[in-house]
Amino acid sequence: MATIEIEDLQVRYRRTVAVDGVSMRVAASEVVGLLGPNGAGKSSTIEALAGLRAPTSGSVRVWGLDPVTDRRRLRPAVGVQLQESTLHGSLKVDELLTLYASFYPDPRDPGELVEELGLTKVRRTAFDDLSGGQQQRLSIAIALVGRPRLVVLDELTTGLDPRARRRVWALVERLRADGVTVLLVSHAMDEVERLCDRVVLLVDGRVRAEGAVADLVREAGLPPGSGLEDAYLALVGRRPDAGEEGE
Ligand SMILES: Nc1ncnc2c1ncn2[C@@H]1O[C@H](COP(=O)(O)OP(=O)(O)OP(=O)(O)O)[C@@H](O)[C@H]1O
Repeated sequence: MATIEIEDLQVRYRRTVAVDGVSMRVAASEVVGLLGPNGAGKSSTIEALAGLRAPTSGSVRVWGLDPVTDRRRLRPAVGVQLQESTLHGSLKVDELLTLYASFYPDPRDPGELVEELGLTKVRRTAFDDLSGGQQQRLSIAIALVGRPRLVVLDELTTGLDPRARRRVWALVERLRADGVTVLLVSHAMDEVERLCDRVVLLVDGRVRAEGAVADLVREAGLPPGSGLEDAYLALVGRRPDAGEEGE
């Protein structure tokens, strides 16, 4: 059974169809990148996957379970890092991680995660007093503290400094080595090329292309050996040297 199975998913807001018939599968232990321009429907897709948003139509299954109705059963095995975190602002880094660790039967040592994410200096700082990048790293630590078998990461390293990015990449590489399934939303093509086995590219709420980087390069009509960024730009309909509206 696939870890994630999404069939003809539609997510509609009042005026917008954010996800318009997306189907995709992620097998156990795969690391898959979900890419696409701003507004393509990536966050809406992973919110449905995390059980935070009911699909307008279509179905989402994680290990065969419905993320909305089976959320309590899935929760111990799924770690989610979302773009906007709703963490309790007055709690300190240590306190928050210890609190989240207490929700799981076999959590990771919070102190170890603090170290791995380079948060040692701010471990006694309240969430609200952290920098954006530190908050981001803490939200990754929280997604991992329960030893999830599936990890969903939204804009993993956006806003992180180069050293922090490397630390987070090392963490994802360790997850891969441990056979954890990872779905990763990212705008950083170097990161996706480095970490992901496969890519799903969304444009306007639909799957525009999917496969390994070489598959996307071929589909984009580029010479073999071209990079993901060139393939991405060709597939989303922009030429690398073309300006974008408003730029
Ligand atoms: N809560 C909401 N209410 C209404 N419209 C929404 C809401 N969330 C997202 N949208 C709209 O749905 C579309 C898809 O948004 P979504 O956040 O899923 O895209 P995304 O691919 O994650 O974008 P980004 O790369 O900018 O994070 C956009 O047009 C957005 O304006």
